[in-house]
Amino acid sequence: MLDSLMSWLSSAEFMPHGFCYQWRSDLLSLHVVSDLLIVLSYYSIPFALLVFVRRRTDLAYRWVLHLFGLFIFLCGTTHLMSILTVWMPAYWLAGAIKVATAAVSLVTAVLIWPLLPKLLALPSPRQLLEANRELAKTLAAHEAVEQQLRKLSLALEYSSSMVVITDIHGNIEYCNPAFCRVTGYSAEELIGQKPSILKSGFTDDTVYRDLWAAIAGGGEWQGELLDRKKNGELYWALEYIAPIKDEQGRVSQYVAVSHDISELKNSEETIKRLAFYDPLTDLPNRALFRERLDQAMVWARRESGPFALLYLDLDRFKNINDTLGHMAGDRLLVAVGQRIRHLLREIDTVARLGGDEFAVILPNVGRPEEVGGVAEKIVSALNQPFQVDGYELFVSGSIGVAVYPSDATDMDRLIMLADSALYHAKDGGGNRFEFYSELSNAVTLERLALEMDLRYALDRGELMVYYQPKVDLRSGDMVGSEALLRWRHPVHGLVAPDQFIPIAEETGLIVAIGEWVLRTVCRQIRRWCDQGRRFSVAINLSARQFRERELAAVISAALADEGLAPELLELEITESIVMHNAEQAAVILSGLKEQGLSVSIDDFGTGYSSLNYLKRFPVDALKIDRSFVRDIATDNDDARIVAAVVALAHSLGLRVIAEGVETAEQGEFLLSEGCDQAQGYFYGRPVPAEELFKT
Ligand SMILES: Nc1nc2c(ncn2[C@@H]2O[C@@H]3COP(=O)(O)O[C@H]4[C@@H](O)[C@H](n5cnc6c(=O)[nH]c(N)nc65)O[C@@H]4COP(=O)(O)O[C@H]3[C@H]2O)c(=O)[nH]1
Repeated sequence: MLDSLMSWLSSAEFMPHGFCYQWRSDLLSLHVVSDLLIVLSYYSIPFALLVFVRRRTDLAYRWVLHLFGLFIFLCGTTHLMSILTVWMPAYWLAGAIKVATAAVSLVTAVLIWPLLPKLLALPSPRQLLEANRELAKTLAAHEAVEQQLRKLSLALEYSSSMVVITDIHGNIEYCNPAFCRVTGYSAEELIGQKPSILKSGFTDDTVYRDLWAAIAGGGEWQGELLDRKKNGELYWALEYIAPIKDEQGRVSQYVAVSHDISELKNSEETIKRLAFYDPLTDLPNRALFRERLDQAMVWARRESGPFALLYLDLDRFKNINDTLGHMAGDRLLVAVGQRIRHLLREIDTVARLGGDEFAVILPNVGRPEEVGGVAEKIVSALNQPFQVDGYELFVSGSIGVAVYPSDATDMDRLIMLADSALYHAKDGGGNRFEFYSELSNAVTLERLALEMDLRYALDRGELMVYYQPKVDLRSGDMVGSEALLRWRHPVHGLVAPDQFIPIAEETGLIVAIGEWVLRTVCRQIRRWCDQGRRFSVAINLSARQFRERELAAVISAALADEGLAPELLELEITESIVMHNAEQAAVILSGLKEQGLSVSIDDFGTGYSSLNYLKRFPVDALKIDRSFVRDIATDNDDARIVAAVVALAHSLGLRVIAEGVETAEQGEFLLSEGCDQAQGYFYGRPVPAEELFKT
């Protein structure tokens, strides 16, 4: 078969134009077979590449291999053509066929080129370049994102905000250093734990319920949690918790950003305390008191249970302030507040309204006996001595009680009624409690009206000074007089000093009124001196005036303005004023004495006098109170007291003046006991200046 093929190939039939090269039949078969094998291997390479290339993902690489495959394919074809030329009758024909084959291959390659991407299911080189550019862009973007992420993670690491990321079950996956710093836990201790590790137990459960309800529904939550650190310390965290969602919109994690707001909370608390609590006693202040009163009214209405309002005021607290100073006064108020607070139930409110004013709300105590019992308890507790600055202070308090709703259903009216009852309790001497009553209200209102009128009395010229003579008991001559204040009220007529001096004292008006009396008296002494009547006039000093720092200066200015010698003015100070703080009184009295003024102790015998102090007081005279003088003729005790006081005063080198002498008998007794001077209706009533010499 092969032999016949070979012979046919070598026949002139097949190769009519002769051999291209030296034909040797043995070689021919060898050449053809080996060339065919080479062509076969040429063609097998592109196909092998096709299979191999499909597995590669790198597009450019695939392209290169495809081109290489194509090249090999063309080489194979060219080689195949060159085998065929063996049988070409002439060289030129063989060359022409080769050129044509190469041209056809080239044209085929050029034609196949644009189709190649489709045939090979590959992007075109342009697309490849485009894709490459896109890839470069993506890489750049990726790099930017990475940079951004690096920055973000740095920001998280250095952030002062606490950041925690948990999985959907709440297991901590990440926490930043700030979180570890504040909580005291290390990241290792926290990862895998639940944030509930920080629960303090003080945050209401409803807060956590709200939190989970919000975030489980894909929403956000913001709020405050009181958490506990590793060392047990509590801290306030302002939390913002939000879900992190994946591409499908499913919640994959939660992120919590929080801040430690403990300091803010503390200052908030401080501000709140300042707004609602009295900084001195730490008791509710007036604002909180009104709020509590409002609440008490709401509860009382709802449960129809009455409650009591107690208004409390310390008796003569001003004296303590004036004598021991404000610091001691403040400490006393703190002690008073504590004492009242300890007496009462948790549900009762004790508030300090200002100064020495306290208020108590007693819910659910409707029966008057019950309320009275509590008020009594407070009054007696205040009677126990207070230890302040090394002093043992004895104070007392007065309480006014009004009951809701029987006395009033309106807050302001209820307060007014309790206040009015308090006035009544004080009016009755203090150290007691009073329930509100119509009567006490009327008295209070009258007193309030008087207080208002007194404020204008000076400006309206309603005040006057009356003078009462003082006589020498031995000669019967007028040796001096006492200036006594009078108020001619436009409606009530002449108002007695006992009625308005305490009001003036309480309101502080006494300072202005006292100065007016001083100047009026000095002017009058000047007038009398000018008329050739030279005698001293005594003026009364109230406690408040006596403690006025400017007292000595005010007196010397008044004397200087009228050109008067100081011995023409005498000062009368009650025994209780000087004895209240004897040490301080001694200093003040010495100052007045140095100015050349004479001082007498008024109402002697009515208070408690320390004879030891009396000896040291630079005073000139003692005035025996009229309560002893009244009965000297009939009451042996009074007679003995007066005799003893006269003897005592003389032994101390003091002058003695008896007050309230109404009869000749009293005058004679006093004279017989050696009393120096006397004053009373028997010798002359207090009268206006121009009438003093008519009697
Ligand atoms: N029953 C009776 N009473 C007599 C008799 N003789 C005088 N009196 C009254 O006894 C009081 C004496 O004044 P006081 O003890 O200093 O007591 C004074 C004094 O403490 C105070 N006071 C009066 N004027 C002033 C003042 O200008 N300043 C201050 N701070 N207190 C004054 O008011 C108090 C009362 O003053 P008045 O009502 O004027 O009462 C005066 C006087 O009118 C008498 O024979 N029988």
